[in-house]
Amino acid sequence: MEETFQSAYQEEQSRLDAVLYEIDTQLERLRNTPVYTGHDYTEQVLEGIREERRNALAKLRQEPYFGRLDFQENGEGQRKALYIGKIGADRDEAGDHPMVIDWRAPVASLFYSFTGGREPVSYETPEEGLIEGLVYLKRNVVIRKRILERVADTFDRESDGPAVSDEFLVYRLGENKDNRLRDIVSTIQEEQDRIIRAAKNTALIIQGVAGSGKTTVALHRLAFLLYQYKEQVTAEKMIIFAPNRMFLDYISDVLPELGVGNIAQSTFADWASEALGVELAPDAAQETYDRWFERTGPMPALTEETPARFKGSTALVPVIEEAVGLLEETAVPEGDFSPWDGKILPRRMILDWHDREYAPYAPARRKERVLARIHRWIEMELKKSPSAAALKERKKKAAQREKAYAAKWPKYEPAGIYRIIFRAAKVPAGWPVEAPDAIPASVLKDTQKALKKGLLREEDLPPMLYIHYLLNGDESIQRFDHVVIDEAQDFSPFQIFMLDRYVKGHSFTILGDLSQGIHAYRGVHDWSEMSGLFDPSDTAYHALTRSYRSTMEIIEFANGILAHGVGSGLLAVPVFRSGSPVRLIRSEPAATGSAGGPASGSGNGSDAPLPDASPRVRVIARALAELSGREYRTVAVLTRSLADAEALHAELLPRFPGLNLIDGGMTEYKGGLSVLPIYLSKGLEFDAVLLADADREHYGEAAWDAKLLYVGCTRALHELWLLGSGELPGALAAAAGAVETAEGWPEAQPEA
Ligand SMILES: Nc1ncnc2c1ncn2[C@@H]1O[C@H](COP(=O)(O)OP(=O)(O)OP(=O)(O)O)[C@@H](O)[C@H]1O
Repeated sequence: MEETFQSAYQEEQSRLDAVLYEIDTQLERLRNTPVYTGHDYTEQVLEGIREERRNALAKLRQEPYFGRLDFQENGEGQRKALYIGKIGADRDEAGDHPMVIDWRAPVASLFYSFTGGREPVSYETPEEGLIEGLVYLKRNVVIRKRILERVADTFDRESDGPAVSDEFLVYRLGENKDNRLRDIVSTIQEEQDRIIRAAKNTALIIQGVAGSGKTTVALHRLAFLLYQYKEQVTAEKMIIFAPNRMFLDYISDVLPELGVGNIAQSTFADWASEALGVELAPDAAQETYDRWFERTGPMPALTEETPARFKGSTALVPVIEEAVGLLEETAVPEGDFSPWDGKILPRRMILDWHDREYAPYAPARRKERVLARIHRWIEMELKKSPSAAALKERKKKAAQREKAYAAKWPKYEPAGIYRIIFRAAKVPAGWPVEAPDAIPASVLKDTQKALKKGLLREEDLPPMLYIHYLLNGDESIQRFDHVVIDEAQDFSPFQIFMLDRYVKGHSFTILGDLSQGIHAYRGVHDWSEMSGLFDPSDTAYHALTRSYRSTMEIIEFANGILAHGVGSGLLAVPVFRSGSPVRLIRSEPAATGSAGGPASGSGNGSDAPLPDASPRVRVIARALAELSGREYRTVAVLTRSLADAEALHAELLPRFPGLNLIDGGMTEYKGGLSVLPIYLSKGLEFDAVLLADADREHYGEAAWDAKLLYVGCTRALHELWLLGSGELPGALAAAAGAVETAEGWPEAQPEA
């Protein structure tokens, strides 16, 4: 065995030497080629290609490839060793296959889709169709900074070992993470590869358990689409929607690592406000969070008439269409137009232009055209003036009257029309006084109140955007080639309906996890709410069930929360990576209390690290000290609310000066030690998680509370500790194994 390993290592070392030599030679030659700075277009294009190549080779020479697949195509006499890397490269002297194959190339799909077995396998190429053959070897090769670090065979036809093993994947997953999401090209799994390589013009809906790689897969899919559909898509016309700016920062390294730049990344609120030219209040998101997450006591019941749910459904679509239709019907002002006394343009004429000649245009465009037409008519009529003095007089009058006439037309402003629909602004003449019946009274009242205060919420953006779209028409839109929506369970159907108007060919990747639907007051409760927006032939559903983030112990614990607290069947299947048991540490009930509570029972105060803190805080401090003393790069304390996080942060800061407080306004994720509420931890991950206040005072028995706990627990990669006092919430009690007491903890001196 040792011998085989040695020979595999030596074989890869000599191959690596040869490849590095080739890359260095090519790079040196390119660097020695003088850079063209002249004006000849062809030369400029050639220089552009050379520059791209220089950059690619410079990257390649650090880590040329990560995998090898030995494959023999049916009918070919020889098997080929195919080396797969992040970027493809050829030798100077062309061989029968590339020196390094781009991971996105059709043949590279075998590296990911091959799950063992001795049967023939196949892959699809655009030029030659299905290619069949046998896989002989699947090998992972770790090269870092030009040094061969590891060679691991996951399949060898000539050995009696097991089918493809997870050993290399487990090794990779066991590594500590820094404060950024990373690419996974060397270990993409088959179920993920199918999504990455799915055809472009389909609205893909992906339900993936926590840690199943949804975000990562979406980013790899973008890189794949840019490679596969070079002629049809450009990075500038792709966009990723994610929940907040900090999350966008957290994922911002993956695409550049994959050699992809310039893909827009935004939150829906930022994008839609810009498209509409409106501004949400800077604290609009926090206002929503305050209403739903910062309250104490149980969540209010959610119904289809919960304002954000209703406005996010497509129930408003016909209401909006009717309103815009009514506006259009009544657009042409009553009465004829008279530019000066004695001259009349009959309303009949204007109506004819509006209703017939310019009928194909959207209302706002029609209004512009009719008014421009009236202007031209005035100019024609002015030319018929009998004298220079009459011309001057008429011109002046006409200018005034034209302006006044234009002002009588409806203002095609989405925000104004939206207010009218909710009767938060004066209705135009001819409109019913009452608001449309389709709007439930509670939604009407809530929205009127907010709109009258000038408050726009995120849930108001899709309906306003639809008004904008109906007013300005298709031509006003720059369509995306592809749209990715992460954390899509928090998106509303109306958001998707709207975005569908902004994307070519329903080309969507929509990813989410219903079990993490903590924004259920606005998000979807079932994926059919989204798939129902598309023709069945335009949409496809995939499920990702394996979870790669956390250890088996953490996943099983989190599954317990789901099974008992939510009754959900969407349980995760762990990769066989074992770690420490999940710890449930209880301090005595007297220690209960919110952060900042009175210091009671402080015990041996003067020796303790935070002598004035409550036992609760001291237990948390002790746990944090212990976890941060290990080799972890990121440790998070998760709280139920932002208020709790702020108070805890203030109390812990003297002991942990580098501790970050993460609130909703952050745009950058720094890693290290953090305190944050669970609802802001969505999408992030930490080597170790300390979930504070895991008790009945902070978490109720509703499915929503269990989802919140589930989100919190599934943020942990290697270690999960839950601290609290008093009784455990039902979902945790059912999921928990042994419970420890923190007796004596507050007094114990933490390790530095
Ligand atoms: N095939 C893989 N190989 C190695 N690591 C992987 C793989 N797939 C996912 N991961 C890792 O698992 C972790 C979770 O990935 P990601 O954040 O993309 O999952 P997610 O489904 O979006 O999670 P969540 O919904 O819980 O936020 C990341 O650290 C990612 O690097």
